[in-house]
Amino acid sequence: MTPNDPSSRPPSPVADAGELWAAPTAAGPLDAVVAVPGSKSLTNRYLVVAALAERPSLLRDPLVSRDTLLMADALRQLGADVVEGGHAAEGVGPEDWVVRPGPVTGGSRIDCGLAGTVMRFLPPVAALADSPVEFDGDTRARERPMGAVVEAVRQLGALVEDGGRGLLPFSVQGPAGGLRGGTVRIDASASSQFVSALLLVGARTREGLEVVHEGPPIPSLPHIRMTVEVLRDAGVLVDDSTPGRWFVEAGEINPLDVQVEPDLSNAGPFLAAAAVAGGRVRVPGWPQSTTQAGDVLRDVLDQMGADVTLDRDGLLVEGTGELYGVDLDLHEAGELAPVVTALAALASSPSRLRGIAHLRGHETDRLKALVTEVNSLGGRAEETLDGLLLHPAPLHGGVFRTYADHRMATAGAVIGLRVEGVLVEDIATTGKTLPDFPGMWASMLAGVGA
Ligand SMILES: O=C(O)C1=C[C@@H](OP(=O)(O)O)[C@@H](O)[C@H](O)C1
Ligand SMILES: C=C(OP(=O)(O)O)C(=O)O
Repeated sequence: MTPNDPSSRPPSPVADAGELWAAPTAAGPLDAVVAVPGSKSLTNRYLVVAALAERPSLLRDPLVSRDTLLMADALRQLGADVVEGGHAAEGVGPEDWVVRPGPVTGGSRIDCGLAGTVMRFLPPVAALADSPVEFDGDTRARERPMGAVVEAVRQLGALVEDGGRGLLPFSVQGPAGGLRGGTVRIDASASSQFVSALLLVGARTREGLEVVHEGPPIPSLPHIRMTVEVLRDAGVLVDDSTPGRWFVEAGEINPLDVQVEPDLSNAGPFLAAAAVAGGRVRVPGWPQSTTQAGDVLRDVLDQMGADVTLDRDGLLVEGTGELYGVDLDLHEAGELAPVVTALAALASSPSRLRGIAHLRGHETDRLKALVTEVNSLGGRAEETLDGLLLHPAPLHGGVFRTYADHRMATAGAVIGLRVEGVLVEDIATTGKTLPDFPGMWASMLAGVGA
């Protein structure tokens, strides 16, 4: 049992009132435009690729949140220079980041926080350095699956000291003379990030890198497609024509000049709000085509009863407050499970979410946490082998615990729109991927947009 293990929930839902955020109920139908900050997954991929590129890159409107600031700090430790905003050079806006690559250096300690992208993407980068790099993170980070990354980095010739646990904390010492490359075989069934991590460094090996997945199906495949697309944007040649096998050619990485798309998964709670409260919420800048898994929200919200329109002005969701249950396989978009669960808990018919066993290794054991918290408000949720079942039930107020999980916190806020007296614990945990969730939520409810 650990501090953020849902099974450690005390029997009585009493917490320090100072830690609780009274989730506002919606007084009526919404009418808001919500500008959602940049994608976490794109920002952190662009940062890594830019740090390994030949010349400086420009990231326009990156996400500025705990996960991306940790990534920027870590890359600085590894020898790159990341200049956040306020850069006077021509064509660089105050919100933009400039990344100047440098030789990858070691001798540092990387704080991964609870960011999967930092803890998985950077050990292969550290293996390019000439001296050891130590990795550690939050308490829960020490429980998140890391074995495939550790094994892969060893297959690349690096020395990893992990006390035989295959978990954080550990140190990585790359082989003298850099990475040769070759073939790495891993089981990526616990996280797509294991594959992305290796692809990101492939071009910097001498012979190119073949990654072969051996094991049960990989979750979150759109995130691997995103990695491949970002690499191609930087001129890297990637062969992904065979399922479960990727080959990245060795070669120079071109600098990037990219506009970061809004984070579509982070848009989820705001769009869900229109479905719960009725009215309309628009998210400007929704891409017409994207590799972000969050794009699936359009279909999910439509199935749950909302009207969804994608046009040049962005994505518009219009709801009536009537919500229908769904039977969904979220294997490719597990990030959405918390917000979909919140909607399903408020729906008039049962829901089944499948294909998301890997969520047990996310920020917390999300399946256990969602069942525990929905049921603590009177809901009827149960865990299955690979997902959740939710049955309609009248909900009541109470403490909604979040276990250091940003998406638990936003799920609690969605339920609170309709259920009086929901107190969300540690709302600040949303800062992992959203800089000001409470402010954005209040603006949305005021109808003026964020
Ligand atoms: O590569 C990425 O940016 C991500 C991949 C996915 O991880 P898993 O494959 O571990 O689900 C996703 O859930 C996570 O939020 C972000
Ligand atoms: C699983 C998630 O994050 P991470 O990048 O830390 O894996 C998430 O944001 O839902």
